[in-house]
Parts: sequence; structure tokens; C-alpha cells
Amino acid sequence: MEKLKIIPPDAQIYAQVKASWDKIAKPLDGLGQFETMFAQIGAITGSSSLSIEKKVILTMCADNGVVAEGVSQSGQEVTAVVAGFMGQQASSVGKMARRAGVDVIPVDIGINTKETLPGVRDCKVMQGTRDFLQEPAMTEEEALQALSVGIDLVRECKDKGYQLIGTGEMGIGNTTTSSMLVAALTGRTAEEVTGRGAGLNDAGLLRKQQVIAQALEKYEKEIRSKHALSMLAAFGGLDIAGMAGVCIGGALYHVPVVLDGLISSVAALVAERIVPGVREFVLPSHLSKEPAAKWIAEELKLHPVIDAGLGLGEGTGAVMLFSLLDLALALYEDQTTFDTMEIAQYERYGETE
Ligand SMILES: O=C(O)c1ccc[n+]([C@@H]2O[C@H](COP(=O)([O-])O)[C@@H](O)[C@H]2O)c1
Ligand SMILES: Cc1cc2nc[nH]c2cc1C
Repeated sequence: MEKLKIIPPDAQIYAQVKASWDKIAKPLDGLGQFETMFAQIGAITGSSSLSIEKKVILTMCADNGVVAEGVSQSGQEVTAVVAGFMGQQASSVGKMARRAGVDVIPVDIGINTKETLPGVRDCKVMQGTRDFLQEPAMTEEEALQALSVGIDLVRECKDKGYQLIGTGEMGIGNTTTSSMLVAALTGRTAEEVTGRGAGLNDAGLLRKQQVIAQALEKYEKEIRSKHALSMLAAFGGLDIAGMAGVCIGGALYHVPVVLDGLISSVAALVAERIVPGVREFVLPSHLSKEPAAKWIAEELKLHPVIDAGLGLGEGTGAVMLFSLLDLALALYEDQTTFDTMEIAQYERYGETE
């Protein structure tokens, strides 16, 4: 995996797209980060004629053994229940995606059930991870298998003509797994990375913090080795590994990947540590309300445009960004330029600096 060769985004196309935005009759950089996000999309896809008509969310569903430690307000069985509704496009992401004209592929990459769920793609690696406080969540082989699921799905989506892929997940306990990975990968303390997840009370928050603090001690040697794949295997989760695979697949096949919240962003961090350069192929959507999210943004130098206290998951924040991108693109696709308006353009700061 470490030997994968990534061809970086095309800097010339980045500049071309930016120059094209500058010709549109509007204040210079008036669409701010939306202009640079499209420059990045053009650079990734290798074309300045931008198109994001066909979009998909890959929602990875998996269970986390660490739930046995009392770190979530919900029981593990909720993962399968919500994934079942997702298969009918009846969970939160399905509803938003239908409104936005986006497809959703729910994926069972490790739900703790033997049942197959109608409408959910069966890519199960195992029935949930093991409890990382007691033993490593996965073996490196299991982690690699989950990474491959994500990479292969990107290839398939590219072949089907999808131009933009969003990540999403569902898995009770996955904010504990995510916070643990952030602490291990960025050197933050349990206190700095732990949040309330899907709605923990004060006692639950304290318990979650203690579990992460204990695991930081228990795995001190592994953490010091800074080996991202071992840490992914040690802490999980299968959903994070699958989404890290999506990020790596995006970089390999040059498809831009829009990240959802905390769990998706951890996946991008893991992917970047395993295959350096992947971060240039991901676009964040929102800054999760979970405290660990800001440390990832800082580490990967990502600037999510939506900062609205979201913490839903499933890919909902990514769908929101898709809609905003669609609006911004309306200006680019059918350009009314300074020339169209016959407005003389004086020397602008971008040209003199
Ligand atoms: O996307 C986020 O940033 C986010 C923040 C908090 C909770 N979630 C969702 O809530 C679930 C995990 O919460 P928990 O408390 O069981 O770890 C999981 O299914 C996530 O999709 C998601
Ligand atoms: C009901 C429910 C739906 C979710 N969707 C994503 N995470 C979730 C967590 C819960 C508890």
C-alpha cells in the first residue's frame, strides 16, 4: 500500500480554472473557497471544463467492538437497524440525497449481523471489530481487506460515470474509534479528542475519555512507531478503513472525494499517512461538532466551508456541500464575463503580486 504511486493534481489546470473564475463579472475571488475547490476538482480530473452532474455517496456501515466498554448511548444493534432503513433510502442521507439528485450506495463492510440487508451492498470483512481496549480491533490483513473494498468501489463508480464521490458512514461507537485514532495519530490527549458522539451524557463522556486514555497507555509502544496501518488495525474501524480506501482510490483514479464529518475526516488522515499525497484529492464539507475534527483539519490543512455544528454522519454533510457546489457551478458553466458586460478590467491585485 505504501508503494502506491499517486500522480498529483495538474497545477496548470488549477491555474486555468482560477483564471476562468476571474473573467466572470463579479468581485475578484467573490466565490471564495468555492473557486479554489473547483480549481482543485479541475486539477484532479485533468479538465477545466468542470462537470459534477453525476454524484454518489458511499456510506460504509460497520460495528465497533469498543461499544462493550459503555462508550455510546446506543446499543450496537442500532447500526443494523439504521443500515436497513438506509437500504430503502429511508435514513437521513437517503432523504437528503433524493432531494439533491445524488445516488447513495450503502455498504455493509462490517455490521455485526449475519443477516443480509436489502438494498445494502454486501462487502462484509467481518462482523464488527474487536474491543480495542481488550485486544487489537483487527489484524492488518483485515484492515487491508477493508481498504481494498473502498479502492475497488471508487474504480467501479468511476466506470459508471460518477464525477464526484462523497464518503459517509454509520456505526454505533465509531466516534470513540475515531477519537482514539486522532489521539494516536496527532499526539492529542484523551480530553482533547473526546466528544459526546451521538448524545452521551456527562457520565458517558467521562467513561469514553477514560477508555481512550487507558488505550493510549496500553498501546504506547505501537503509537510511538507511527505506523498508520498498524494503528488502523489496532483501533479500527472497518468503516474508517473502507473510507480511507475511498480516499486512496480517489487519488489513484483521479476522482475528487468529498468528506463528510469526523469519521470521514479521520479516514482521510489515515489515508494520507498510509499514502502521502492523498490529501490533495479530498475536499472537506463541514467541520463536525466533535472536538477531534479540528485537529484533523489542522493536520491536513483542510478548511471545511460549512461550520454549523453538524454531527449526523451517513454522508449528509457531503450531500449539503454537493448542493452548494452545484449552485456555484451555475456561474462557471454559463459565464457572464466582464467582456459580456463590456466592463473594462483595470489591473487587479492578483496580476501585480
Ligand atoms: O459525522 C460526524 O461528525 C458525527 C458526529 C457524531 C456522531 N455521528 C454518528 O453517530 C454515530 C456514532 O456515535 P457514537 O456516539 O455511537 O460513537 C455514527 O453512526 C455516526 O455516523 C457522526
Ligand atoms: C438513530 C441514529 C441514526 C444515525 N445515523 C448516523 N448515526 C446515527 C446514530 C443514531 C443513533
